[in-house]
Amino acid sequence: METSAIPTVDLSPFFADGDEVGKKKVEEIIGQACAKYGFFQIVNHGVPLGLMNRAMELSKTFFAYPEEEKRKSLPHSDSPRPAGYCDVPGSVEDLKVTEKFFTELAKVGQLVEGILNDCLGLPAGFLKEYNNDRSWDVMLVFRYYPATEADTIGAYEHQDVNNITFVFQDDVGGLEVQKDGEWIRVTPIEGALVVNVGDMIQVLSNNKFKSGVHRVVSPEGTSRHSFAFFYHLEGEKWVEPLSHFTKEIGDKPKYRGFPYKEYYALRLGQKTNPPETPEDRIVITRYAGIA
Ligand SMILES: O=C(O)CCC(=O)C(=O)O
Ligand SMILES: [Fe+2]
Repeated sequence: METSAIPTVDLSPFFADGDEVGKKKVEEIIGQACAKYGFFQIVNHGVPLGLMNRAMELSKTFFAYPEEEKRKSLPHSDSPRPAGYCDVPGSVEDLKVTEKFFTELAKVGQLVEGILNDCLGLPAGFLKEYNNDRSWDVMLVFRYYPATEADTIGAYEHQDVNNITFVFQDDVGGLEVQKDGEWIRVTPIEGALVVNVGDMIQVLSNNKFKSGVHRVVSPEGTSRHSFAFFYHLEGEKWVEPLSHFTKEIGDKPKYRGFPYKEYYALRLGQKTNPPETPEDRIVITRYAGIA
């Protein structure tokens, strides 16, 4: 029977000199995972475990503060909703931990983007050059409350708007990926990062790689904590299926082109969670077909 587990890949060949065979093997597994699920997990990705654990501790400490304390970190009342906390209190040391974690995740983003580039058979460094501005990258820190009778979903089914997302989840679990109508659990693994392909890679690759459909199920009896690093494109970037997957191989583009910021703004403007009607959902298929 075919296993439906999301694959876990060891990236150490990318940190060793000359392990070309090891790299090829990794690329094969990742290529298949992106075509099938749009999801995989990575270990030995270069981010020190101590740093990850320290960042998680800081997040848990903040979320455990009394409500009135956390309310001081709410953004201004005219900020778009839903909006989380910002300018969270902490020592200079704490801030350094979070900043370092962000920088390390951006490096993993570049590494994984390079691997996807090669899995897709693009010319060396193509995606790196296309996506050469890191100013839109964002890291969010979440706490999911325990399930109640009325509410069992922490994050409703969606696909990520960006290029590639990296999730660091604690050992509680709850992240699930949809495949052929079934939900597959993404098992927490110590020190691993969950990687998911977002809508932009799906468009650029003309559906060769899938933007993974996922959700977070509320935990039972405890809270779940996670970090999500969104590796974006710069807003002005024009996005359309690359000629490597269209003209050059005689395939029709499955999407018309658009500036990234247009789709991103539409998605940010979608406040209700879940949307009131399925038609209200902004999804990438709104750009499907040729204009
Ligand atoms: O917290 C998680 O595990 C995933 C969060 C997520 O899917 C998102 O923010 O897009
Ligand atoms: Fe997501």
